[in-house]
Amino acid sequence: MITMDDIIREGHPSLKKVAKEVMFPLTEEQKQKAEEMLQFLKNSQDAEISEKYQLRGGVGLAAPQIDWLERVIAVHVPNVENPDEPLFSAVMMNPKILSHSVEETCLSEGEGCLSVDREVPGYVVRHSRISLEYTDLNGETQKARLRKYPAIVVQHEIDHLNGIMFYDHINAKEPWKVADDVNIMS
Ligand SMILES: CNC(=O)c1cccc(C)c1Nc1nc(N2CCN(c3ccccc3Cl)CC2)nc(N2CSC[C@H]2C(=O)NC)n1
Ligand code: NI
Repeated sequence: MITMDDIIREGHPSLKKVAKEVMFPLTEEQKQKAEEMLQFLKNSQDAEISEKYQLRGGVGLAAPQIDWLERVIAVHVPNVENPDEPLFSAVMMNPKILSHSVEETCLSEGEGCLSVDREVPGYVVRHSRISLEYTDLNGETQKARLRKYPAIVVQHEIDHLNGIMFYDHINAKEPWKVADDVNIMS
């Protein structure tokens, strides 16, 4: 299983690299690592397991964060009302944003990252809605249209595939200043 020891932190060069396209068919090892990434997120959101293994809570993880430089991300966004039925859950290979809204959004509390062991304050402005294409674990091409939290998480994780950290988007001079048409999400 993936634990915090497997997650590389700021300063590790792999976090700045561009990950390579995944080739199909997947090897057993690639499939297993991708599934472990999703399982890590579920474990990190489980009170008992996260306590037992000291896992930090996350809703997204990108392969470069476990020093695997291929274009794979896992997203598991829980539905607070009903934890058994997640808002959005997927393992994406070669995710590609096909189009996005002009409208932008950001989390009112800023963003965190499992590879960043410090608070970096400030709004991270992202597209409010995205249409994306990716290949799933069975090698099938999938399309998804996302908005709000799931859209933010997927953009954060795709950034990791391109060596971009969330704080690269923060306005250094005025971290909590945004244009008035940006939708601040609480
Ligand atoms: C600096 N202020 C902040 O971080 C911040 C501060 C307050 C609120 C938010 C909303 C903030 N922001 C933020 N909070 C999260 N979580 C909230 C806690 N949660 C979680 C934790 C434990 C169990 C189950 C769960 Cl569900 C896991 C997810 N996650 C992300 N991001 C940015 S996109 C990828 C995603 C990610 O998984 N990061 C590790 N940002
Ligand atoms: Ni991150």
